[in-house]
Amino acid sequence: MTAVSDVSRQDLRRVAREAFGARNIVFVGLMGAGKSVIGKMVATALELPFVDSDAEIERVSQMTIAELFDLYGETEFRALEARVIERLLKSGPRVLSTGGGAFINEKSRALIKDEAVSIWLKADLDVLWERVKKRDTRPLLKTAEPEQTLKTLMEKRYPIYAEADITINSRNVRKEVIVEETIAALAARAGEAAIS
Ligand SMILES: Nc1ncnc2c1ncn2[C@@H]1O[C@H](COP(=O)(O)OP(=O)(O)O)[C@@H](O)[C@H]1O
Ligand SMILES: O=C(O)C1=C[C@@H](OP(=O)(O)O)[C@@H](O)[C@H](O)C1
Ligand SMILES: [Mg+2]
Repeated sequence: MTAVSDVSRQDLRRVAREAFGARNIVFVGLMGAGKSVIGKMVATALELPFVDSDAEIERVSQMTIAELFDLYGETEFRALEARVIERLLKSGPRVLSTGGGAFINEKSRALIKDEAVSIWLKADLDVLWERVKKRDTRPLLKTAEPEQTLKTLMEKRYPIYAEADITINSRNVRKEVIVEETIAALAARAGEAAIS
């Protein structure tokens, strides 16, 4: 037997896919918010292609993000990141998870606004810190006080991430819950667009 909630979940997916499947869906937000993981799960649920810009940068450069920062510095990394994001947006549609700094770049932000519906995965500092402290792959956090660094980035960047079309509260609940909330928010936005 099919439960009612399964039917409505399928309906929400259909509405979201029909409204946004022909447009890029872009995840933005700070390190640890869940962009890479949740973006991939949303793409799978909506049966849309997925790419993570950091993974694409690593693929084309044949280097890790940490190696790129070490060898060329942040400025060069940002230039490469902006080029990769432009190419991915223009060759979409797809679900694109960006690295945390991508939406801060003015040109990439303008492109994302033009070419995509953007979703900010917003999380509190303690949630982010618990997640990112487990891995040492993020060069910006190789500082004497990484939690403070994350807090400083949060203060600088949150007003900018707030320009995204949709905000989802990323917290310590099952990832599937965040995925369903994201799809429901996309479907709701599709409904708003249909009315206005
Ligand atoms: N809702 C969640 N519950 C538990 N862990 C999560 C959740 N969302 C993300 N994570 C974990 O947090 C870590 C960072 O996620 P990731 O997708 O790499 O974030 P980002 O790409 O935004 O930096 C990963 O280990 C991921 O599995
Ligand atoms: O916030 C940032 O400036 C960065 C975030 C990272 O991606 P995630 O947000 O996926 O960790 C990665 O692009 C790089 O280390 C820089
Ligand atoms: Mg990521």
